[in-house]
Amino acid sequence: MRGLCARHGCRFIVNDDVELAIAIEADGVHLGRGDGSVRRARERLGERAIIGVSCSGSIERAVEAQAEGASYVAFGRFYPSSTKPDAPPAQIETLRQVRGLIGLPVCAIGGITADNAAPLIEAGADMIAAVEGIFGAADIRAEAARYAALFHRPFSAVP
Ligand SMILES: Cc1ncc(COP(=O)(O)OP(=O)(O)O)c(N)n1
Ligand SMILES: Cc1ncsc1CCOP(=O)(O)O
Repeated sequence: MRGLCARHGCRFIVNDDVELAIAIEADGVHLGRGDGSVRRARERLGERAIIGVSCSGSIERAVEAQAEGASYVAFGRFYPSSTKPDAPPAQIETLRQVRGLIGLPVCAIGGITADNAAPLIEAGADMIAAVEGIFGAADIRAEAARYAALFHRPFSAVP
């Protein structure tokens, strides 16, 4: 996976496991609650590593993650998710609020498809994470391109 990502100019981020990320020289790690401290991960991985932190719907968690050295924060789930049906819901308004409070890139996750992602991007999501929406598609490459295109079109101004 690491080699494949490198060949395609794609970052490789390991889920949950800081030591695995170090062992395989990944670009970074993504941490949820219970996956260890962000500060400790930064100490172990160094200043260049990408450290993402799941915040569910908690702005406080995002502020804390930024203070501890996170590279990006993730909110969600925004829509019902068949991949993680028990994930607690987050509000789109939270994306708007967090923009004014922290300077880190914000990722949105949970039931997001190329057809329902636009309001999240308009509310401030810099990145979209998706499983079913991409890997459930008949043409995975084409579907991924549809998500990417959402970041390259002008959006209507949202107050
Ligand atoms: C953006 C993003 N969110 C979550 C994950 C990891 O998923 P999971 O380990 O099931 O969830 P958390 O407990 O970390 O919220 C990811 N890789 N990327
Ligand atoms: C890891 C995670 N966290 C909240 S929802 C979710 C699963 C995302 O998968 P899908 O895009 O298929 O809903």
